[in-house]
Amino acid sequence: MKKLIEFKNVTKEYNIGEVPIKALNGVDFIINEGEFVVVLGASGAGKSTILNILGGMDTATSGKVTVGSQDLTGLNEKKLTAYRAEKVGFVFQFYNLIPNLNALENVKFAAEVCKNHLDAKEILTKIGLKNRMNNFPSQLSGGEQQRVAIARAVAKNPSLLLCDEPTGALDYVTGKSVLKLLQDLNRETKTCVVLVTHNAAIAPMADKIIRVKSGKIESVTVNELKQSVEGIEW
Ligand SMILES: Nc1ncnc2c1ncn2[C@@H]1O[C@H](COP(=O)(O)OP(=O)(O)OP(=O)(O)O)[C@@H](O)[C@H]1O
Repeated sequence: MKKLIEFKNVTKEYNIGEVPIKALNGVDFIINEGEFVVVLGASGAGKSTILNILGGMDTATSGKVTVGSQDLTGLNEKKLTAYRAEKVGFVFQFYNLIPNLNALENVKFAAEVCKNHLDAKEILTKIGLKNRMNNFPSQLSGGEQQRVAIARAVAKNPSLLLCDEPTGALDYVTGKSVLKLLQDLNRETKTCVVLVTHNAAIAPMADKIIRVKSGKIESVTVNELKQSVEGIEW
C-alpha cells in the first residue's frame, strides 16, 4: 500500500505561562492511502493536536509531517491555507454550518472554491438528504446537520477527511448511522479518513488504530479483521 501521511518525531509545545506544555512529544506514525484510521486516547492526550497539524490548522514545533508529496512543516502560511482548502475535508463535533444558508448552499459555498469539487446536489442525494436540500440548519436534526457537514467536506473531493469526535453530540443510533456513512464513503471513494475519538469501542471499524497517551504514541495497530459499524455495539 502507498504511504499518504507520515509524522516523524513530531513535537508540539504551547508556551502559555511559565511551564511549556508538550502536547506532542516525539510522535511517529504512517497512514496509507485509502485507510480508515481511528485515533484513540484520553482527554488531553494530544489527539486534536495531531488532527490540527495534519489539517494544516496548526504547525508542529519540530519534526516532519508529510502528506503525499507535500512537506507541511516547510509550507508558508499561504501554501498551508491552499493545502487546507484544496486537500482536506473537516468534520467536527459541532457541525459549524452557516445558519443563513440552506443545506445545498452550505455544501456549495465550501466546495466550489476547490478545483476538483464534486456536485453538491449529487453528494447530498447520496447522503440521504435529497428532500432536505432547501432546509436551513435550524430546520434539521443534529444527525442531518452532521450529514450536511460530511457532504460539505466530501464535496471538496479531498485527499483526506479529518473527523474530530464527529458523533460527540449525537445519540447512539444517529451516531452509529454517521459512522456508517463515513465507513461507506471510505469504502466507495477510497478517501483516507482519520477519525479522532475517545470511544475505544469503535476501533474494530478501522484499518488502523493509533493510540495516543500523554503526547506520545502508545501503539499503532493494523486491524486485519475490520468490521462493519452495524456489527459493533457499545
Ligand atoms: N491552544 C492551546 N494552548 C495551550 N495548550 C493547549 C492548546 N491546545 C491544546 N493544549 C494542550 O495540549 C494537550 C493536548 O490537547 P488536545 O486537545 O490535543 O487533546 P485531546 O486528546 O484532543 O483531548 P480531548 O479528547 O479532551 O479533546 C492538552 O494538555 C491541552 O491542554
